Amino acid sequence: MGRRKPRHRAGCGHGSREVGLTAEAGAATGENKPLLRAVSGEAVWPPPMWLMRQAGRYLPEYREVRAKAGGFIKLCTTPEMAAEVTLQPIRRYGMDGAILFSDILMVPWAMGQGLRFAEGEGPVLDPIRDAAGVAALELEKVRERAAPIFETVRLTRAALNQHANKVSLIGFAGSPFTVACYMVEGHGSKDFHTARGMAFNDPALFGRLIRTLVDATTDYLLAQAEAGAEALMLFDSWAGMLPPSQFRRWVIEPTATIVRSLKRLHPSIPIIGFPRLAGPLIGEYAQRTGVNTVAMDTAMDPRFAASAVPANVGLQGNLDPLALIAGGAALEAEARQILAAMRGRPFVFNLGHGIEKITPPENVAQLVRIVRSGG
Ligand SMILES: Cc1c2[nH]c(c1CCC(=O)O)Cc1[nH]c(c(CCC(=O)O)c1C)Cc1[nH]c(c(CCC(=O)O)c1C)Cc1[nH]c(c(C)c1CCC(=O)O)C2
Repeated sequence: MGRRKPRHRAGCGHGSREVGLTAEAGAATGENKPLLRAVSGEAVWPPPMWLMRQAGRYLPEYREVRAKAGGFIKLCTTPEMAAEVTLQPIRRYGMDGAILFSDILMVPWAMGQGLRFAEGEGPVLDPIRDAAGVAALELEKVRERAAPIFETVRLTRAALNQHANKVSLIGFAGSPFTVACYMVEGHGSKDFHTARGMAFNDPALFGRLIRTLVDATTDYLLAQAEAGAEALMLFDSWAGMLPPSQFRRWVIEPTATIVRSLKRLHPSIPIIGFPRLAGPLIGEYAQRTGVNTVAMDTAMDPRFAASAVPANVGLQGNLDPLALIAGGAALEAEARQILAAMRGRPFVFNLGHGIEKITPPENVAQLVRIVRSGG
């Protein structure tokens, strides 16, 4: 892997450490895994694929495990169950990537912030609004509290290694800005007024929260890499709400810091960044953060992304989850347009946002057939 990546000189040549290769991983160097090759900057065709939220409520087998777990956090922190649901879409569809089953809000949870997932309401956190709230975050507890999540990574990687050894395990975290939005607001929101207000009213305090998250996220992702994650993804779902000056300060800079630290210790691990709704700033994000692949949201024109993002940086995305719900000819037309725009580039087929609960599972099978045909 390291030899294929001219962009990150530190990772070139011999001596670059391969990540997460335990003794039982054996021959699994990643050299032949289509997804790892594509996210590292190689054009692979037909493109490898996986879907954001591919383990989820649209699958009856997920709902069954979810009901047994008795709560979403319980499911995320019970390694056998979390590994099982991570593997479900691999068994059913033969995806090229398995994404760790967890949530971006497990980092604030691991730092001691109160979190619950209320049925039908989404996440609810005890909001952090002042210096005392930020100071109370227990950065040093993250590894210990998140230990079951790293165990899920270990179990999942071991299970994947027993199969054809073609499926890549993707670890992930939320990016500092998006996670801070939830930590300050205390719940989901259309505009995150309180969080974005804090960034303007008290940038010193917001900056302290962001720095805490940079440290926690780096450590949390390193632990996933050590446990066997082969690629890492940073979700910045709310990045697109920011004006350019704020986007540079709270999205690009913290992401660049995390990427730099990860690359120092694991030069060859590919990193995917998802700056949702970044629009015209996608090129600057690609160049300045150092990520290996940029994930495109549904609003991004793949042809624009192809022109704005350097050719050695991969792209991922960006089918509208609603097209997947529709299925049939509408799905086929949308998927083929994306494939046509991306041919010849390092590319991973995915959605532009998470799969919806009402998606018919057979439409996912139809999409797999379309992508495997190469368009
Ligand atoms: C903002 C955000 C969150 N979580 C995540 C994001 C970033 C991507 C995005 O913008 O969607 C990321 C996430 N959430 C989940 C994953 C697992 C891996 C995957 O399959 O992609 C990942 C990568 C599981 C989940 N995270 C959640 C579920 C649903 C929980 C359940 O089964 O009850 C799943 C499968 C819950 C969650 N978690 C979050 C919200 C707002 C919600 C409620 C919305 C909902 O219920 O769909 C926070």
